[in-house]
Amino acid sequence: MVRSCCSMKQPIMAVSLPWSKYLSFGQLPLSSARKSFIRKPSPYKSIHLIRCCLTSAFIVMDDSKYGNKQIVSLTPWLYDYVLSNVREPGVLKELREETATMCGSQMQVSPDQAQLLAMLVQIMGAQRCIELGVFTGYSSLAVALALPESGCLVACERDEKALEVAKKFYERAGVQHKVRIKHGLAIDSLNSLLSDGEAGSFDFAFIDAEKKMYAEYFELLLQLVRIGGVIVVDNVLWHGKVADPLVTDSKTVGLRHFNKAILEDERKSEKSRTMTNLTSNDAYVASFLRYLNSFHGR
Ligand SMILES: C[S@@+](CC[C@H](N)C(=O)[O-])C[C@H]1O[C@@H](n2cnc3c(N)ncnc32)[C@H](O)[C@@H]1O
Repeated sequence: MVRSCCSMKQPIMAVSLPWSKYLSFGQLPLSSARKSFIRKPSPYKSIHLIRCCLTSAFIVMDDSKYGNKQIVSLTPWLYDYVLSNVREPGVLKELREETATMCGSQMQVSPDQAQLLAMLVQIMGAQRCIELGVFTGYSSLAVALALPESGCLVACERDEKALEVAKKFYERAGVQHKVRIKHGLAIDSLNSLLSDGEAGSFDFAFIDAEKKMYAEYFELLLQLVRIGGVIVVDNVLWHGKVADPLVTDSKTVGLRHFNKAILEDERKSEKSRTMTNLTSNDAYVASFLRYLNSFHGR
Protein backbone atom coordinates (compact mmCIF):
# COMPACT_ATOMS: atom_id res chain seq x y z
CA MET A 1 0.00 0.00 0.00
CA VAL A 2 1.46 3.32 -0.91
CA ARG A 3 0.27 6.39 0.77
CA SER A 4 1.55 9.40 -0.98
CA CYS A 5 2.04 12.90 0.17
CA CYS A 6 1.94 15.22 -2.69
CA SER A 7 0.69 18.29 -0.92
CA MET A 8 3.27 20.59 0.63
CA LYS A 9 1.48 20.40 3.92
CA GLN A 10 0.48 16.82 4.00
CA PRO A 11 2.36 13.65 4.59
CA ILE A 12 2.71 10.54 3.81
CA MET A 13 3.46 7.66 1.59
CA ALA A 14 2.92 4.20 2.94
CA VAL A 15 3.88 1.12 1.02
CA SER A 16 2.66 -2.30 1.77
CA LEU A 17 4.59 -5.39 0.96
CA PRO A 18 2.48 -8.50 0.78
CA TRP A 19 4.59 -11.62 0.73
CA SER A 20 4.68 -12.62 -2.88
CA LYS A 21 5.77 -16.16 -2.21
CA TYR A 22 2.43 -16.90 -0.65
CA LEU A 23 0.53 -15.31 -3.48
CA SER A 24 2.05 -17.36 -6.26
CA PHE A 25 1.22 -20.78 -7.50
CA GLY A 26 4.70 -21.70 -6.42
CA GLN A 27 3.66 -23.97 -3.62
CA LEU A 28 1.87 -26.28 -5.99
CA PRO A 29 3.86 -29.05 -7.64
CA LEU A 30 4.18 -28.32 -11.33
CA SER A 31 2.08 -31.25 -12.42
CA SER A 32 -0.77 -30.24 -10.18
CA ALA A 33 -0.39 -26.60 -11.17
CA ARG A 34 -0.61 -27.63 -14.80
CA LYS A 35 -3.59 -29.87 -14.26
CA SER A 36 -5.41 -27.26 -12.30
CA PHE A 37 -4.75 -24.19 -14.30
CA ILE A 38 -4.14 -24.89 -17.96
CA ARG A 39 -7.05 -23.59 -19.96
CA LYS A 40 -9.48 -23.93 -17.11
CA PRO A 41 -11.75 -21.12 -16.07
CA SER A 42 -11.12 -20.04 -12.55
CA PRO A 43 -13.92 -20.14 -10.01
CA TYR A 44 -14.01 -16.38 -10.17
CA LYS A 45 -16.55 -15.04 -12.58
CA SER A 46 -14.43 -12.67 -14.52
CA ILE A 47 -11.03 -14.31 -14.36
CA HIS A 48 -9.71 -17.00 -16.62
CA LEU A 49 -6.37 -18.58 -16.13
CA ILE A 50 -5.18 -19.32 -19.58
CA ARG A 51 -1.68 -20.59 -19.25
CA CYS A 52 0.54 -22.17 -16.68
CA CYS A 53 3.72 -23.81 -17.91
CA LEU A 54 7.33 -24.00 -16.87
CA THR A 55 8.10 -20.39 -17.55
CA SER A 56 4.89 -18.48 -17.26
CA ALA A 57 1.50 -18.35 -15.70
CA PHE A 58 -0.88 -15.56 -16.27
CA ILE A 59 -4.38 -14.56 -15.62
CA VAL A 60 -6.51 -12.62 -18.03
CA MET A 61 -9.05 -10.34 -16.51
CA ASP A 62 -11.50 -10.50 -19.35
CA ASP A 63 -14.16 -8.40 -17.74
CA SER A 64 -14.18 -4.91 -19.17
CA LYS A 65 -14.35 -3.49 -15.66
CA TYR A 66 -10.68 -4.48 -15.36
CA GLY A 67 -9.84 -2.90 -18.68
CA ASN A 68 -9.00 -6.35 -20.04
CA LYS A 69 -5.65 -6.15 -18.31
CA GLN A 70 -3.40 -9.15 -18.11
CA ILE A 71 -2.11 -9.74 -14.62
CA VAL A 72 0.91 -12.00 -14.45
CA SER A 73 0.97 -14.39 -11.54
CA LEU A 74 4.21 -15.25 -9.87
CA THR A 75 5.59 -18.69 -10.66
CA PRO A 76 8.61 -20.09 -8.80
CA TRP A 77 10.60 -19.62 -12.01
CA LEU A 78 9.60 -16.02 -12.37
CA TYR A 79 10.37 -15.41 -8.71
CA ASP A 80 13.81 -17.02 -9.16
CA TYR A 81 14.34 -14.66 -12.06
CA VAL A 82 13.34 -11.70 -9.90
CA LEU A 83 15.75 -12.80 -7.18
CA SER A 84 18.54 -13.29 -9.70
CA ASN A 85 18.09 -9.62 -10.57
CA VAL A 86 18.34 -8.38 -7.00
CA ARG A 87 21.57 -6.82 -5.82
CA GLU A 88 22.00 -8.33 -2.38
CA PRO A 89 25.08 -7.15 -0.49
CA GLY A 90 27.24 -10.03 0.81
CA VAL A 91 26.56 -9.20 4.44
CA LEU A 92 22.79 -9.39 3.86
CA LYS A 93 23.23 -12.76 2.17
CA GLU A 94 25.19 -14.00 5.19
CA LEU A 95 22.47 -12.75 7.52
CA ARG A 96 19.77 -14.37 5.40
CA GLU A 97 21.63 -17.68 5.51
CA GLU A 98 22.07 -17.49 9.28
CA THR A 99 18.42 -16.50 9.75
CA ALA A 100 17.31 -19.45 7.61
CA THR A 101 18.65 -21.78 10.30
CA MET A 102 16.52 -20.11 12.97
CA CYS A 103 12.98 -20.58 14.15
CA GLY A 104 10.66 -18.02 12.54
CA SER A 105 12.94 -17.43 9.55
CA GLN A 106 9.91 -17.11 7.27
CA MET A 107 9.22 -13.76 8.97
CA GLN A 108 12.23 -12.15 7.36
CA VAL A 109 11.50 -9.94 4.36
CA SER A 110 12.74 -11.24 1.03
CA PRO A 111 15.80 -9.80 -0.75
CA ASP A 112 13.64 -8.05 -3.32
CA GLN A 113 11.52 -6.48 -0.60
CA ALA A 114 14.64 -5.32 1.23
CA GLN A 115 15.96 -3.87 -2.01
CA LEU A 116 12.73 -1.91 -2.38
CA LEU A 117 13.06 -0.49 1.14
CA ALA A 118 16.68 0.47 0.51
CA MET A 119 15.73 2.04 -2.79
CA LEU A 120 12.98 4.15 -1.23
CA VAL A 121 15.36 5.34 1.48
CA GLN A 122 17.93 6.28 -1.15
CA ILE A 123 15.44 7.99 -3.46
CA MET A 124 14.17 10.08 -0.55
CA GLY A 125 17.64 10.92 0.71
CA ALA A 126 16.30 9.80 4.10
CA GLN A 127 18.38 10.57 7.18
CA ARG A 128 16.13 9.32 9.96
CA CYS A 129 14.18 6.06 9.79
CA ILE A 130 12.17 3.85 12.15
CA GLU A 131 11.53 0.15 11.87
CA LEU A 132 8.94 -1.72 13.94
CA GLY A 133 9.69 -5.46 13.97
CA VAL A 134 13.41 -6.04 13.43
CA PHE A 135 13.65 -9.80 14.00
CA THR A 136 17.25 -10.76 13.07
CA GLY A 137 17.75 -7.50 11.25
CA TYR A 138 17.50 -8.24 7.53
CA SER A 139 15.27 -5.32 6.51
CA SER A 140 16.84 -2.96 9.03
CA LEU A 141 20.34 -3.80 7.82
CA ALA A 142 19.25 -3.11 4.23
CA VAL A 143 17.95 0.29 5.35
CA ALA A 144 21.02 1.05 7.48
CA LEU A 145 23.31 0.22 4.55
CA ALA A 146 21.33 2.63 2.37
CA LEU A 147 21.51 5.47 4.89
CA PRO A 148 24.30 8.04 4.74
CA GLU A 149 27.01 7.93 7.43
CA SER A 150 25.14 10.64 9.34
CA GLY A 151 21.86 8.71 9.10
CA CYS A 152 20.00 7.01 11.93
CA LEU A 153 17.62 4.08 12.12
CA VAL A 154 15.56 3.52 15.27
CA ALA A 155 15.10 -0.26 15.34
CA CYS A 156 12.23 -1.46 17.59
CA GLU A 157 11.97 -5.11 18.58
CA ARG A 158 10.74 -7.03 21.62
CA ASP A 159 12.70 -10.24 21.05
CA GLU A 160 16.10 -9.93 22.70
CA LYS A 161 17.49 -13.11 21.17
CA ALA A 162 16.65 -12.01 17.63
CA LEU A 163 18.18 -8.61 18.39
CA GLU A 164 21.49 -10.24 19.32
CA VAL A 165 21.75 -11.59 15.77
CA ALA A 166 20.79 -8.20 14.35
CA LYS A 167 23.45 -6.43 16.44
CA LYS A 168 26.12 -8.89 15.31
CA PHE A 169 25.33 -8.14 11.69
CA TYR A 170 25.11 -4.37 12.15
CA GLU A 171 28.65 -4.60 13.49
CA ARG A 172 29.80 -6.93 10.75
CA ALA A 173 28.44 -4.49 8.17
CA GLY A 174 30.01 -1.51 9.97
CA VAL A 175 26.68 0.28 10.38
CA GLN A 176 26.19 -0.09 14.13
CA HIS A 177 26.75 3.64 14.64
CA LYS A 178 23.67 4.32 12.50
CA VAL A 179 21.33 2.02 14.41
CA ARG A 180 19.60 3.01 17.66
CA ILE A 181 18.03 -0.15 19.07
CA LYS A 182 14.86 0.08 21.16
CA HIS A 183 14.20 -3.18 22.90
CA GLY A 184 10.57 -3.55 24.02
CA LEU A 185 7.07 -3.20 22.72
CA ALA A 186 6.94 -1.12 19.58
CA ILE A 187 4.01 0.94 20.84
CA ASP A 188 6.01 1.94 23.94
CA SER A 189 9.00 2.87 21.79
CA LEU A 190 6.85 5.07 19.57
CA ASN A 191 5.27 6.79 22.56
CA SER A 192 8.68 7.39 24.12
CA LEU A 193 9.96 8.93 20.86
CA LEU A 194 6.98 11.27 20.92
CA SER A 195 7.48 12.23 24.55
CA ASP A 196 11.15 12.84 23.79
CA GLY A 197 10.06 15.53 21.32
CA GLU A 198 10.89 13.62 18.13
CA ALA A 199 7.58 14.28 16.39
CA GLY A 200 7.95 15.12 12.72
CA SER A 201 11.63 14.25 12.73
CA PHE A 202 11.60 10.99 10.74
CA ASP A 203 11.72 10.60 6.98
CA PHE A 204 10.84 6.95 6.64
CA ALA A 205 9.19 4.18 8.66
CA PHE A 206 8.67 0.48 8.10
CA ILE A 207 5.89 -1.32 10.00
CA ASP A 208 6.47 -5.06 10.34
CA ALA A 209 5.64 -5.88 13.98
CA GLU A 210 2.33 -6.97 15.58
CA LYS A 211 -0.35 -7.07 12.87
CA LYS A 212 -3.20 -6.30 15.26
CA MET A 213 -1.46 -3.08 16.28
CA TYR A 214 -1.06 -1.66 12.79
CA ALA A 215 -3.71 1.03 13.23
CA GLU A 216 -2.11 2.25 16.47
CA TYR A 217 1.40 2.18 14.98
CA PHE A 218 0.19 4.07 11.96
CA GLU A 219 -1.41 6.86 14.02
CA LEU A 220 1.74 7.37 16.06
CA LEU A 221 3.92 7.25 12.98
CA LEU A 222 1.79 9.92 11.36
CA GLN A 223 3.00 12.13 14.18
CA LEU A 224 6.61 10.98 14.07
CA VAL A 225 7.19 11.00 10.32
CA ARG A 226 7.62 14.36 8.71
CA ILE A 227 5.27 15.75 6.13
CA GLY A 228 6.38 14.30 2.82
CA GLY A 229 7.88 11.26 4.49
CA VAL A 230 7.16 7.63 3.73
CA ILE A 231 5.58 4.89 5.83
CA VAL A 232 5.88 1.36 4.50
CA VAL A 233 3.45 -1.23 5.84
CA ASP A 234 4.19 -4.91 5.35
CA ASN A 235 1.73 -7.76 4.93
CA VAL A 236 -1.49 -5.86 4.29
CA LEU A 237 -2.69 -8.55 1.89
CA TRP A 238 -1.72 -11.13 4.53
CA HIS A 239 -0.82 -13.96 2.18
CA GLY A 240 -3.96 -13.18 0.16
CA LYS A 241 -6.24 -13.94 3.11
CA VAL A 242 -7.74 -10.44 3.23
CA ALA A 243 -9.57 -11.20 -0.01
CA ASP A 244 -10.93 -14.53 1.18
CA PRO A 245 -14.25 -14.06 3.01
CA LEU A 246 -13.92 -17.51 4.56
CA VAL A 247 -10.89 -16.40 6.54
CA THR A 248 -12.00 -14.70 9.74
CA ASP A 249 -9.08 -15.04 12.12
CA SER A 250 -8.31 -11.96 14.15
CA LYS A 251 -5.14 -10.95 12.29
CA THR A 252 -6.83 -11.13 8.90
CA VAL A 253 -9.88 -9.25 10.15
CA GLY A 254 -7.61 -6.65 11.75
CA LEU A 255 -5.72 -6.13 8.51
CA ARG A 256 -8.98 -5.81 6.58
CA HIS A 257 -10.09 -3.13 9.01
CA PHE A 258 -6.75 -1.39 8.71
CA ASN A 259 -6.90 -1.36 4.90
CA LYS A 260 -10.49 -0.12 4.98
CA ALA A 261 -9.71 2.58 7.53
CA ILE A 262 -6.87 3.88 5.39
CA LEU A 263 -9.04 3.80 2.30
CA GLU A 264 -11.82 5.73 4.01
CA ASP A 265 -9.66 8.11 6.00
CA GLU A 266 -10.71 11.59 4.90
CA ARG A 267 -8.70 13.63 7.35
CA LYS A 268 -7.14 16.71 5.96
CA SER A 269 -5.37 18.04 8.98
CA GLU A 270 -1.89 19.45 9.18
CA LYS A 271 -0.60 16.05 10.16
CA SER A 272 -2.47 13.74 7.94
CA ARG A 273 -4.47 13.81 4.83
CA THR A 274 -5.56 10.39 3.80
CA MET A 275 -4.88 9.64 0.21
CA THR A 276 -5.94 6.24 -0.79
CA ASN A 277 -6.42 4.07 -3.75
CA LEU A 278 -5.59 0.50 -2.97
CA THR A 279 -4.37 -1.52 -5.90
CA SER A 280 -2.68 -4.86 -5.86
CA ASN A 281 -0.19 -5.24 -8.62
CA ASP A 282 1.43 -8.49 -7.72
CA ALA A 283 4.01 -9.52 -10.22
CA TYR A 284 3.06 -7.66 -13.29
CA VAL A 285 4.52 -4.20 -13.28
CA ALA A 286 8.08 -4.75 -12.13
CA SER A 287 9.83 -6.75 -9.52
CA PHE A 288 9.72 -4.06 -6.89
CA LEU A 289 6.29 -2.74 -7.72
CA ARG A 290 4.80 -6.17 -7.40
CA TYR A 291 4.34 -5.56 -3.73
CA LEU A 292 2.79 -2.16 -3.84
CA ASN A 293 -0.74 -1.07 -3.27
CA SER A 294 -0.86 2.54 -4.24
CA PHE A 295 -2.38 5.51 -2.56
CA HIS A 296 -3.00 8.47 -4.79
CA GLY A 297 -3.92 11.94 -3.66
CA ARG A 298 -7.51 12.91 -3.94
C1 LIG B 1 7.84 -10.23 10.58
S1 LIG B 1 9.04 -10.14 11.82
C2 LIG B 1 10.06 -8.84 11.27
C3 LIG B 1 10.96 -9.24 10.14
C4 LIG B 1 12.03 -8.23 9.85
N1 LIG B 1 11.46 -7.00 9.36
C5 LIG B 1 13.02 -8.83 8.87
O1 LIG B 1 13.09 -8.41 7.73
O2 LIG B 1 13.73 -9.76 9.24
C6 LIG B 1 8.13 -9.42 13.12
C7 LIG B 1 8.96 -9.07 14.34
O3 LIG B 1 8.18 -8.21 15.13
C8 LIG B 1 8.42 -8.50 16.48
N2 LIG B 1 7.26 -8.04 17.22
C9 LIG B 1 6.01 -8.57 17.21
N3 LIG B 1 5.20 -7.86 18.01
C10 LIG B 1 5.95 -6.86 18.52
C11 LIG B 1 5.67 -5.78 19.39
N4 LIG B 1 4.46 -5.62 19.89
N5 LIG B 1 6.66 -4.93 19.70
C12 LIG B 1 7.90 -5.10 19.17
N6 LIG B 1 8.23 -6.11 18.35
C13 LIG B 1 7.27 -6.96 18.01
C14 LIG B 1 8.60 -10.00 16.52
O4 LIG B 1 9.37 -10.36 17.66
C15 LIG B 1 9.31 -10.26 15.21
O5 LIG B 1 10.70 -10.31 15.40
